[in-house]
Amino acid sequence: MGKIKVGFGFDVHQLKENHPFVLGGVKLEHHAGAYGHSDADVLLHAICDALLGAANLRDIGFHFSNKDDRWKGISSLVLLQHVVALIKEKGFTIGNIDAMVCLEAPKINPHIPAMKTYIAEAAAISEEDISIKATTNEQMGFIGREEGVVAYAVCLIEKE
Ligand SMILES: Nc1ccn([C@@H]2O[C@H](COP(=O)(O)O)[C@@H](O)[C@H]2O)c(=O)n1
Ligand SMILES: C[C@@]1(CO)OP(=O)(O)OP(=O)(O)OC[C@H]1O
Repeated sequence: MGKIKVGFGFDVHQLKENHPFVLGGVKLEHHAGAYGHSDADVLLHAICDALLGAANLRDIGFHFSNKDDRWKGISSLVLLQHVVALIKEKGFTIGNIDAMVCLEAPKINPHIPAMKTYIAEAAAISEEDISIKATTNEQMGFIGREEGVVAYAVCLIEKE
């Protein structure tokens, strides 16, 4: 029997007025957006950390420092491609990814099919193996006040 590993990832970014909002590779139309060193795609960062964690390969900031200009403003789809290459070097393939976005607004349900398409392409896996879900924080805390966005992800990776 092959080896199966589970991974978990979490990320959080501030929301700032009149800032682009990229989530799951999709540019959302919204009055505010996630702020960071890269494109601040909180969903992709959580997925990257889940994959890296499953392969025992440290975390996203270890591989892509926020002090390094190479990653400034970079699309996190590119970071995901790098991460997938790293776990492949260790002989792993992705089983599935399940993710949760905690965001007060906007509603992301209409954009989930496009997010799955982008992630599937970047990770070279089937859309069937990617699940994305969303919840508001019921108007409580920093998420509820629309000051920030959070994402969690788990994944399975496997090798023969
Ligand atoms: N940013 C979000 C948040 C939620 N959704 C969808 O709405 C459903 C209801 O959310 P509650 O937090 O009020 O339970 C949720 O299950 C999601 O399907 C969304 O699309 N975008
Ligand atoms: C992705 C990186 C690198 O550009 O920057 P941010 O966009 O700020 O994202 P974060 O989730 O804080 O972690 C990793 C970073 O080093």
